[in-house]
Amino acid sequence: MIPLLHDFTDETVLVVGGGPVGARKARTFARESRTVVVSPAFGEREFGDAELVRAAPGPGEVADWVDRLDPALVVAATSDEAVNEAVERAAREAGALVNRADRSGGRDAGSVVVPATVRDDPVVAAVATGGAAPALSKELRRRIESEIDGAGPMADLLAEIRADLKAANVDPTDRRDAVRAVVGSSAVWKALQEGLSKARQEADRIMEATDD
Ligand SMILES: C[C@@]1(CC(=O)O)C2=NC(=C\c3[nH]c(c(CCC(=O)O)c3CC(=O)O)Cc3[nH]c(c(CC(=O)O)c3CCC(=O)O)/C=C3\N/C(=C\2)[C@@H](CCC(=O)O)[C@]3(C)CC(=O)O)/[C@H]1CCC(=O)O
Ligand SMILES: NC(=O)c1ccc[n+]([C@@H]2O[C@H](COP(=O)([O-])OP(=O)(O)OC[C@H]3O[C@@H](n4cnc5c(N)ncnc54)[C@H](O)[C@@H]3O)[C@@H](O)[C@H]2O)c1
Repeated sequence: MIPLLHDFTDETVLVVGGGPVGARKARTFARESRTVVVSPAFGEREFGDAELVRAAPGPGEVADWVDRLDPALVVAATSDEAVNEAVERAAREAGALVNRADRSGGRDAGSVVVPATVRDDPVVAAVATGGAAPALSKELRRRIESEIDGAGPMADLLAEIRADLKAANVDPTDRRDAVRAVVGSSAVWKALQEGLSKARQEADRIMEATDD
């Protein structure tokens, strides 16, 4: 399986099933999409900004919900296999992506897996195990959390530098060398802790040195 990234901004995600797994998926997708959770019960769980709708569609009724909400992705997270099957069928018929939370192993096109995710926007890292060991994905996600910490501001700094170098018509090879020097500099990473402008000063110093 090959990880791809998908922007759900301005899209709808439908989660069928409001147990711990449905709640976790709802929190994930509600970050950037309109997320609707359909379930007869929700317990005392945290669903982020998702909209909660109390209903228990049977296998024959799931397609109505998909047609009504027109989601880009449907998550099948009920404890009822027949309902989860119907969710997958309805999603496919509507041309939506589907995430079966009750399945591991190989998948047909359009059937996607939700990986364990670490983010420091706009940077994101994802871990998956081909469905073999989700607990391992979770453990590795915890371990790489500290590696990713601070990468977001570094991405912002590099984006600014790339744009400036492009605007100044610096040729691609020199641009690449400059960006590589900045991202590899521990002084720049350290300066980022004091803010973007301090880091930019340090980056400019490094780039002048690589110029020679
Ligand atoms: C990463 C994460 C993302 C998320 O869900 O947000 C995620 N599972 C997480 C946790 C977790 N899941 C399970 C446990 C219990 C321990 C264990 O079994 O390992 C724990 C750990 C815990 O709860 O501590 C049990 C489980 N999971 C699946 C099944 C069904 C099956 O295997 O048939 C069963 C058995 C149910 C049963 O036995 O009845 C299926 C899937 N779970 C996936 C993702 C996809 C594969 C990802 C990969 O390739 O690794 C996949 C295929 C589909 C999908 O859901 O997209 C999230 C960690 C988030 C984080 O903390 O960062
Ligand atoms: N992907 C994962 O990480 C993961 C982890 C554990 C379990 N699972 C699988 O995902 C499924 C859900 O896990 P869980 O722990 O949240 O289960 P759960 O049994 O605690 O919750 C299931 C939820 O589905 C709701 N539901 C039942 N029938 C419904 C219907 N017709 N329409 C809408 N909602 C309905 C229930 O009210 C409940 O809120 C399990 O069956 C298991 O196979 C996946």
